[in-house]
Amino acid sequence: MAASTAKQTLPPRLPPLSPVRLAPECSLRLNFHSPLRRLRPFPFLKASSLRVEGSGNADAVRARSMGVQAVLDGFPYRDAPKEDAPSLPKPLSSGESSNSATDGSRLRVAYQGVSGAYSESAAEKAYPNCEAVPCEQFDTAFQAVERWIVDRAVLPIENSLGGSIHRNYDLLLRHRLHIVGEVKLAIRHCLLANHNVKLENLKRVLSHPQALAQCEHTLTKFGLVREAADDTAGAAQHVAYSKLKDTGAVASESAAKIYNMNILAKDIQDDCDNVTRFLMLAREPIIPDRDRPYKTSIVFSLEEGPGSLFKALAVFALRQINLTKIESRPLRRHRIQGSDDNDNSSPKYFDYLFYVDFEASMAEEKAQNALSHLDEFATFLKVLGSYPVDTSMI
Ligand SMILES: O=C(O)C(=O)C[C@]1(C(=O)O)C=C[C@@H](O)C=C1
Repeated sequence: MAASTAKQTLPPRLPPLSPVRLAPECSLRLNFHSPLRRLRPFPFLKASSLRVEGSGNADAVRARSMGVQAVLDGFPYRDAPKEDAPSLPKPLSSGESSNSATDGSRLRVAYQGVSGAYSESAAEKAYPNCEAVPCEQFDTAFQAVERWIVDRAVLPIENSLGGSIHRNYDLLLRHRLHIVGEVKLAIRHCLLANHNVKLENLKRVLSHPQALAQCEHTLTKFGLVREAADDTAGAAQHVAYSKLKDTGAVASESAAKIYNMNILAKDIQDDCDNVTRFLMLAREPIIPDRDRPYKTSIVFSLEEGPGSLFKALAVFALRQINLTKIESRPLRRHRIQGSDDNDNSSPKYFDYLFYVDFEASMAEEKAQNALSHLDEFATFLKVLGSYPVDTSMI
């Protein structure tokens, strides 16, 4: 395919979405799925035209008695489907990874990047036969699901060489989507260039920072200056469309085909075992089955003190629950003053959120007990989702 043809046929990316102002005729939806109410505290809810506030089942009932049809985790939604307006949304069953939306149409799945990005392949692996919808930013993909523009989002969360994708950890907490699955994808990078451009002509290489990090040794060996792009395929597209002669791109073999580029080197990642784990996100959680292994992702914060993290992790160890991932992120908020007004101790700037994945589902008693235990002393605790483990790469 010629680059100019590819330019015309590629789907447009969703640009960043502006905030929703709730119109009086809009439906609102309350999502009160919570096995343990304190684990998933519902935030203060405000909708300018309806003045609804909600924090639990009683508020859901009150909101409905006020004529509110639906509120999705405290977020006002435009374009909520009319047919399910009278009833509260049902959690998805664990068979939710079916390839069609509830009305039988193809599932629309948001990913960040342009056609040929690894995220597009991950979306297609997670939901075969889906319509993959490109988004400019991770944030847009979250919002597209929240606003019913698409049915799901598939976003990278960690890579076996480059580590965690911190932005998506932060967005998981800022948005109100549920993790309903994970998908692992083998990442095999190529060095792409325009036709008739040789390796010795290249001075620079463009790609996603994660991809550049995964090819650190090879790119150093080639003596190329790295430049960050939004995604790997976007880098290839830029090099192709701008007809650059001194710049290459690190991207997939499929990006080379789509943008009609030459592959100068294959498998340039620093280790042949290069795997990225993606999360599948939906508006509603799934009900876990007992037929296959599940994982649960949670996020919590703790009072500072000796052994506080040790104590938190012990709730899992005591119940023989295996942890598969732990990540800490700064808790972004105003600095925390001492609780006592007369407290002259210095203010705290470094508070953390801990993201933990463990091998059990919220349907299992041991997981419920572990989280009830953690909830006794955690200053914040939220379940992000229980979902089947992707065993495809074991
Ligand atoms: O740039 C892409 O193609 C992406 O899909 C993004 C992304 C990432 O964010 O980690 C996905 C997989 C690879 O690890 C490199 C880049």
